[in-house]
Amino acid sequence: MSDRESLHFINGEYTAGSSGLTFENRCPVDGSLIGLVHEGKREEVDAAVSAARAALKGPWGRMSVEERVRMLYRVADGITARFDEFLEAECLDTGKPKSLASHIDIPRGAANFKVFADVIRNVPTEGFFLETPDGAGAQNYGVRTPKGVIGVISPWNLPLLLMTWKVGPALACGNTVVVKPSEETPLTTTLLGEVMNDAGVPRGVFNVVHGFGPDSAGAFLTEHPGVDAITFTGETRTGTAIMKAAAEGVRDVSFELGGKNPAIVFADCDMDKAIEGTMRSVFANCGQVCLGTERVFVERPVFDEFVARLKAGAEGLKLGRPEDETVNMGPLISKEHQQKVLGYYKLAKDLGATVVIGGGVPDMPDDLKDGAWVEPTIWTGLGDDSAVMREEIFGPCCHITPFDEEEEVIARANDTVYGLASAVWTENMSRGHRVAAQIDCGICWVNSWFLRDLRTAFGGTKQSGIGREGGVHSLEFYTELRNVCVKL
Ligand SMILES: O=C(O)C(=O)/C=C/C=C/O
Repeated sequence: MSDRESLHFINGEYTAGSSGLTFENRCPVDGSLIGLVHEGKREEVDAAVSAARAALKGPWGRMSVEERVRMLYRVADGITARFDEFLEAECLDTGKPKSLASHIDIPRGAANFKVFADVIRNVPTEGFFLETPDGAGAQNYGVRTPKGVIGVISPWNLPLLLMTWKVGPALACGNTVVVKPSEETPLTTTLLGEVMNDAGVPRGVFNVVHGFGPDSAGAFLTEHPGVDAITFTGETRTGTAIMKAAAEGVRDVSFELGGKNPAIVFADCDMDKAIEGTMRSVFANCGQVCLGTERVFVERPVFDEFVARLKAGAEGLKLGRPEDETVNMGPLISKEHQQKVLGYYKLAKDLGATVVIGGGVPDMPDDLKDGAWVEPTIWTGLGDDSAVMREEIFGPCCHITPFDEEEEVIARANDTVYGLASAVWTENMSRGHRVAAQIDCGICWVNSWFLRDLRTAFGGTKQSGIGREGGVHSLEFYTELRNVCVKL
C-alpha cells in the first residue's frame, strides 16, 4: 500500500485544484491502492493553459537556443539523478519488471530531452538565392518559431518515455506544454515537475493536469482554444475524437495510434534471432507496446519448428513482482484491460483457434491474485479475417499462420487498417530490403525489433497515426517554418 497522492503541476506549483474530485490509482500487480489522483476539470486546464501561454512571453520565450539546450540537459540529468525514484514510481504505476523499466523506460525518458536538445542546437536553416530580372537577386531564408502551447496526451504503456518523447522536442523548439498523462499512470509525469523546477525551467513551461477523457481534463485540454497543437499516443478511436476537437480552431495534430503489427519469418531466417526477437516483440511489457507483434506469418517449411520454439520461449516467461529480478513479464495495466484481453482469449477459443499455450489467467500466489494477470498466449488455426487477426488486442499474445509465397505474405501483412510497425526475419538481404519496402507501415525492422535510432522518422500510416516525430522530423510539428525573402 502506498499513499502517493498525485497533484496537478501548474505554473511551477503542485495543486489539488478546485474540482474536489479524486480517483484511485491502483497497482496492477496486486490491486493495492497507490494513492488518490486529483481530477482536473475545465478550471484546472484553463489555469494550466494560461500559465503556459504566459510563459511563452516570459524568460522562456526570450531564452537563447543555447540556454534552452543547457536547461534540457539539466532536466535529463535531473531524471538520471533521481533514477531510482522514477523507476519505483513507473513500476508501481505499471507493474512492469524493474529489469525492463531500468533499461528502457527511465533511460529513454531522460535521453529524449538530450536528443532533441542536440537536434535544435545543430539543425541548419534553409536558404535559397533567387535570380531576379534586374540581376541583383533575392535571398530567401527559413525561420523556425515555436508553435506555442502544445497539448500532450500521453499513454499508460511507457508513461515517462512516451511523455518525454513529446515534451522533449516541444520544449527544445521553445514551446510550452500542458500534459494530461493517462489516468492509469500519473506518478512519473507528476514527479517530473520537481525536476523541471530544480533544473530552473521557468514556471508555466511544463504543466500537468490529471484526469480522464470526456468531460474531464483530456477533453477540456483538446478543446481549449488556447492550445495551438495536440500530440497524442494511444488508441485510434481516441485519436479520432481528439482530431474532431482539434478541428475547432484548425489545430495541428501529431498522432501515434493503434496497430496490428505483422512479423514475417522466412524459412531462410536465423531461427535463434527470429525466436529471440519475436519473443520480445510479442511479450515485452506484457504485450503492451504499440510497436509489438500480434500477427506472425511463418514460411511453411519452418512453421512447426517456429511454433514449437516460440511456445517453449513463452513457457519460460516468469510472471511476478517488478522487484523480482527473475521476473520478465508483469501484469496488464488494469483489471479493465485484463477483461478486454481475456475477452479476446475467449473469442479465439470460440472461433476455433488452436491454443498453443496460455489463453487464460495464470495461477498466481495469493498476494498477487488481485493483479491484472493474463497468461502469455499463442494461437494458430484462425483465418486472416478473424477478429483476433484484425483487431488490436494489446496483450501478451500472437497468432501464428503459415505462408508459401513472398508476394502472398506481403499482401496478407498489408491487409489491415493499421500501418505502424513490422518485422522481417530473413538472411537473404535482397529479400529483406525488398519486402521491407513493400510493407505499408511507418517502421519496418529487418532481423531486429525495437532497435530505435531517435534521429529517424517515427510514426504510423493509415489508422496508425498522423505525422512523423523523431530527429529533425519533430521540428515539422513543434515549430512553424516561415520564409523571409530579401530583395538584394
Ligand atoms: O521508442 C520510441 O521512441 C517510441 O515511441 C516507442 C513507442 C512505443 C509505443 O508503445
